[in-house]
Amino acid sequence: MKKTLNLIDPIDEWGSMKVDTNGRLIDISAEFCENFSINKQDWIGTSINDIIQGTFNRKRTKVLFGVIFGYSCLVKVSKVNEHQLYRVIVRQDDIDHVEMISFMNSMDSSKMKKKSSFQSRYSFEEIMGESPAIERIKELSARIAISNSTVLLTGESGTGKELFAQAIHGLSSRKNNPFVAVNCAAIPDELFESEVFGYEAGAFSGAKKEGKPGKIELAHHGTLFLDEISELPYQAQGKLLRVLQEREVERLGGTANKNVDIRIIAATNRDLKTLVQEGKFRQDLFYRLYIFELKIPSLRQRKEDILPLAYYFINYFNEMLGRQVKFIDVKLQEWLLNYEWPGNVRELKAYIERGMNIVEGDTIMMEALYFSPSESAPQRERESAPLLSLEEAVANAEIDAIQRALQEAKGDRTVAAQKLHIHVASLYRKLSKYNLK
Ligand SMILES: Nc1ncnc2c1ncn2[C@@H]1O[C@H](COP(=O)(O)OP(=O)(O)OP(=O)(O)O)[C@@H](O)[C@H]1O
Repeated sequence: MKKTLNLIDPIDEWGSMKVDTNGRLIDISAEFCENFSINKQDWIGTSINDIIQGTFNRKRTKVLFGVIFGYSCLVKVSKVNEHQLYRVIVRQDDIDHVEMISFMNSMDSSKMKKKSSFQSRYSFEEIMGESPAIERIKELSARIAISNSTVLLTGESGTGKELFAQAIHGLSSRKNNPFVAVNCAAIPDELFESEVFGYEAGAFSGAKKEGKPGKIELAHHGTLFLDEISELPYQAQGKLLRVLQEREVERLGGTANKNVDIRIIAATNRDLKTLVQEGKFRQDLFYRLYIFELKIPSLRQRKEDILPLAYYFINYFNEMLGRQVKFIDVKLQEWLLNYEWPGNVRELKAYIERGMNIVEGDTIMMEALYFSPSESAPQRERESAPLLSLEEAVANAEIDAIQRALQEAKGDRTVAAQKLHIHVASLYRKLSKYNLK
């Protein structure tokens, strides 16, 4: 049976290895020995390079994809004092290859934001693109980075707003403190306050005995990135305003306020001004956020970045998948340049990833980007199916469409929402309504 990947907190269930400064194994956990059927004593002193085989560049990453004793694994590397700990977080017999690659990709970039607290991973050098439009935004962002002001990043979904948020944090004086990202669309309304503001012991039934700090407290001395701020529940908007004004936070069920030193970077792909006019977003909060607006241009507004970005992702997946693609076929280049890219850079990356999984040779062609008919959702047998109530029929149609969009988007919910022409928050609601993964 496939395991559900919990991107928020991957579980360390395959065991770990401790490595010294020379890359030699000094300890292996009992779970690791058991799961990989090895005898600890036989392997102590061995080089980690002989244990993990793969093409991934180990120096540059904290998450590796490699083969360990015949199993494809994802391994998380962290520093423990002067040693390094290699934790096997996913093993391929649990999930399929493509899912593993997507998982790896998500650990590596945007979805990493769902981890509670970590340092930023991107600098401006890693934001690809040399079009005047993107260069201008990079310059402005770098200037804003050194101040402590609130920043509002606007732009269509997939344009790189989170990348900019991380780069701004990385250039600020807070860079050695946490960058905590909250996707306001992804947290159900009823959990929002406890997740973001934290709670005290016994605040509600099911609460942890010792209480829990919220994301705001976790971002103390660092940056709090509020992605999809337009989806912030109305009640939470008032509480957030108080945090911004007073720089203090009150946990749910708490009586005392705690001082917090945070910088807020918010992002949205919706027009907040319109939401204010419609009474869906508080005007006072809007003005608190609307201090520096950075508008990230869509990909179709900077077509000169399309091919450099495509090659950048080809190199990325060459390294990850052990491919040696060097060229983009002329027909495909034309198509890439003429496509509208509603999902922007994220969509381009997903297309290239798709192609790189099936490409043969050194040139990626048009065909590699198409879905084969066998992959589309199976057709319902109309005649033999019993007549359903309209409500059931609509639900079935929605489920089919969502599953298909998720399949085409390879599990990326934002891209799937774009394909369905709905907001990602509605997609999350429907996923929860139909109990879909
Ligand atoms: N200029 C860029 N250079 C390299 N990678 C990029 C660039 N822009 C975006 N990406 C990649 O595209 C994907 C989407 O970027 P990101 O999550 O920052 O977009 P976003 O605008 O925050 O999207 P959303 O509004 O849906 O949250 C990520 O995988 C990111 O690494």
